[in-house]
Amino acid sequence: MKKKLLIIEDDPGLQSQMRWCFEDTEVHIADDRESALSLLRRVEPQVVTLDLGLPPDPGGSSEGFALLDEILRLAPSTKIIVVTGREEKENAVKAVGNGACDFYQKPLDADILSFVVNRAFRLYELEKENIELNRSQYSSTLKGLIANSPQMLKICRTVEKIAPTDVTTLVLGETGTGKEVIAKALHDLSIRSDKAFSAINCAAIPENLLESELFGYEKGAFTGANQTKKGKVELTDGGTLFLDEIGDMPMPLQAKLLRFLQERVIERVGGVREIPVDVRVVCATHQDLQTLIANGSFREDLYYRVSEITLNIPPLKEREGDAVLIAQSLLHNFSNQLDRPNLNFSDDALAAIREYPWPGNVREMINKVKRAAIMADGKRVTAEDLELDEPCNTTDSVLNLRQVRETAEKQAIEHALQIAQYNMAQTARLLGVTRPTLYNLTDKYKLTTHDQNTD
Ligand SMILES: Nc1ncnc2c1ncn2[C@@H]1O[C@H](COP(=O)(O)OP(=O)(O)OP(=O)(O)O)[C@@H](O)[C@H]1O
Repeated sequence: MKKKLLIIEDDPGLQSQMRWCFEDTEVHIADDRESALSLLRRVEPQVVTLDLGLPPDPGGSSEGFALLDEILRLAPSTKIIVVTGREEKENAVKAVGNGACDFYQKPLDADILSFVVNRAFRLYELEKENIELNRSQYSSTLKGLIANSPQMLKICRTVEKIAPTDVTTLVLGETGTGKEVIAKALHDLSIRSDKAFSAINCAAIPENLLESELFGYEKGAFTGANQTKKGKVELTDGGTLFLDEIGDMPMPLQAKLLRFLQERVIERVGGVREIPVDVRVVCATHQDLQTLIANGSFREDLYYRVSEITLNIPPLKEREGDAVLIAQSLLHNFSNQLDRPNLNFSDDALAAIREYPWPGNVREMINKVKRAAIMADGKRVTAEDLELDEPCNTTDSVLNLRQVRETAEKQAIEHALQIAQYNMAQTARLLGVTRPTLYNLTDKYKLTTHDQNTD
């Protein structure tokens, strides 16, 4: 680390005396607030010495204190040493109370000053190391994936091993467990990382459009096909294709996917030409493919093709210690995004996070923590802000069975909407009702059918 020191001092004599105290350090000098702030922004010094008596108040300390606040606001990790006159002990103590790391009293003694400044450089370095250490605790080695549980660390190791190969990988896990994050990590750690990564959700695209979305179409293939269009597979040539919700792929298309995986060629809809494509395929589903195979809605031969390696991502509630770790990291990010620095969970919030079953896994946690970060009064996020209450089962406070039934129904729909990210078809499937029934129910309970967090 190149040591950079900013000396804020309006006395030219002291400026040059101080400069000579720091031979192995890059020294910058400012004599008022404006020049100090411009150097702070440009040079980003780790340590600043600040004379409290600056113009336009050289005999007082108001300008020095204002500058102290401003530096800490702009660059909170900077170590500031206030320089005061012999009679200004009170100001020195006040400045440390306001966030300065140390103080130094004139007259100047080169040895003591360099000792104090070097100690501030060391402190800066230690704090930085500490932050790095905390950050590395948050991380698995995979980008975008926070994990420290043995279960997830084992998955990370497997991902690192299989990423450089081209094996077709099946990622299994409940909704919101991070299957797409894993697929992206497989891509990022492979030699394909500089090529495209495309994700396609087989459940979200109507059956009749999925084939042309995947394989493209030739001009004139169907009404409205005014020009030839490449599909996702072709556009991903050289890269990685992530097929999410593979269990929802219609049977006729499963046959085409199988052919592609076996022969590595595609045919556009309405085309006659075979086009070779080099794509690594990663599939995912939250469904039990064995059950789908048993009831005839998923091809067994395709299952074996897509599952050369299978990764089972455990639900969040089964990962030891990860819920709190992820929640803390999310809160840290949201508090920065929302410009509400230093938000922390209260003890009851941490206990609630540990206890809650997280049916919507990390996706649900993102919504809850974001909401809580917005709602929290002051710096503490409480259990109440998180709204993690489980449905209340007591009968003391309910009117009748109809009311119990309706409350449970409403909660189940709200939950399913959140898990399915407000995709109505997926929500209906989760709840085992038809789409019209779901719309009737959301009307009945006046439930919003879109994600308010993304408004
Ligand atoms: N371990 C984790 N650390 C941090 N963020 C995570 C982690 N796991 C998942 N996420 C985040 O949670 C959200 C949901 O993850 P992702 O889309 O990968 O889940 P999924 O299992 O593919 O969900 P679905 O089955 O519903 O498609 C994303 O915003 C993702 O970045």
